[in-house]
Amino acid sequence: MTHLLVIDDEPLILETIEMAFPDDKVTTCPTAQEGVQAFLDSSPDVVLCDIRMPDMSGMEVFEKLHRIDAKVPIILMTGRGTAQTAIEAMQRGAFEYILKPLDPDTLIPLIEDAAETSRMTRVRAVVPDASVEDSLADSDNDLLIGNCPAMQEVYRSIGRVARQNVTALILGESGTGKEVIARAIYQYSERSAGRFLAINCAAIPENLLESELFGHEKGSFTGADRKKVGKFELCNDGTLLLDEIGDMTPLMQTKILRVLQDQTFERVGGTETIRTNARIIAATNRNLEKAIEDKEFRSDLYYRLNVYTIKLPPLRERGNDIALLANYFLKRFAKELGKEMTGIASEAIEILRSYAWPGNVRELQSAIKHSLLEATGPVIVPAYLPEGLRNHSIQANASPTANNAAPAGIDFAAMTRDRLAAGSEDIHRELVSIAEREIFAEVLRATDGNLTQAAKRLGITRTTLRARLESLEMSLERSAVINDHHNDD
Ligand SMILES: Nc1ncnc2c1ncn2[C@@H]1O[C@H](COP(=O)(O)OP(=O)(O)OP(=O)(O)O)[C@@H](O)[C@H]1O
Repeated sequence: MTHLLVIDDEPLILETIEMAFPDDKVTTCPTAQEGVQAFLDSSPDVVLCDIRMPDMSGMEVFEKLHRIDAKVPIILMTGRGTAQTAIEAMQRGAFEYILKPLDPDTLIPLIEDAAETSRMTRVRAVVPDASVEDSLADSDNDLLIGNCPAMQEVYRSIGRVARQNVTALILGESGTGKEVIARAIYQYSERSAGRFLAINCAAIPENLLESELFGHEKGSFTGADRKKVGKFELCNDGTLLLDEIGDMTPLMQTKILRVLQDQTFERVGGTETIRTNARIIAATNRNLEKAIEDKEFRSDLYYRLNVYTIKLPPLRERGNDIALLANYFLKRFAKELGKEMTGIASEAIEILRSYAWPGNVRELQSAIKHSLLEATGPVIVPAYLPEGLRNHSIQANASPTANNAAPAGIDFAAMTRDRLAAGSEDIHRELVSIAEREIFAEVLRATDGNLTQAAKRLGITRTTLRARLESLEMSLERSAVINDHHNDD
């Protein structure tokens, strides 16, 4: 639930907004004075403020609120005549402006975007230093759970990179926690009092993305009925997360490269060169080296982004962290839903541990939520887990028969259904890579990690095997590497 503070002297506007957000908390104030007081008293997530108020100018209200807490996104409501003031306010840190009369189709996504930005900026992503129970009890933070060596390395990397003002690249499959790690980098950095904005580069068509990032001048294209300040300009001195950067078009890649090289850009349709010193954090679930080979990603952009890279391991490679995360989500959701839960049965944990988690931590999170809603008792037992997970377990435990070759440890049909239900649009890559991982791991185990032998048994060349292992980011066991080197000698 978002807490929205609306400051406007027009009762109709206050009512309209209250009605547009029935599921959220909306505080309304008819004067600027009351608005400032409510801001101090109730720390809202997002503020909507009229630019023309009888007791104080909108710009004054904005500056007061911004001085009190610069992290709360402030959206100014303006008529056409006062749009220029709103643009100036944006250059000083306002989140956006919206023209009156308010159009719900513009207002609702804008508030959702602002609420998400508010959450990302204000909710800290922290590694708990006390027990999870203690940390959960007294904080609104997002805890980073996981002790496996790969995650410990991730925490060390956050510590190392946060305070250096360099670009960071976060790699990891979908749902491994890239956004939450980006937030941690921002929050531990010297820019933590400044802005943090995020944009999903895959979710928006190229021309809109260009406007979102660089802004545009009024009249620069059909529909550009007003000037827009882009995220690079808004994030001057702040931090900008470019999510799914691997899916950017060649034109956008070229434009981003220029910003990284000389910190300048022009608004779409503009001639003025604008400087930005936004710190860029980029994230992607794509294998960028492979994308470069396939001529889909610029190598010069990759080298610019790759100054400091953090690799997030897939959940299936985090061992006991799966149980830690499952228990953490159980406690968190139980607290949220006011449900008394004591734990997860060891049989259910076994199922969670043997599943391949193509949707990673996000999928685990929804599996636990599902189980909690299904549960009629205080302990999560296998019957409460989602069907896909249970099927997988049945398959894994079924005994092989003579005619029926040993069933795979993973039930691909169930997993495909799960991914369909989860709305994934990357099912082929997700599932084929899981199959490949299993196959390679088994064959490498059987051949003591000897790449030449493994390639022979797989019926592929050693070069292909090596390339596939690299592209799957499968770490070769130490013995495998040693064997491999022996072979190369
Ligand atoms: N180590 C962790 N501890 C606790 N929660 C986590 C952890 N990693 C991820 N999460 C949670 O899992 C969910 C998915 O994480 P996030 O959105 O950061 O993944 P992502 O890699 O950015 O996903 P995508 O590639 O789909 O954008 C979030 O709710 C996040 O808070």
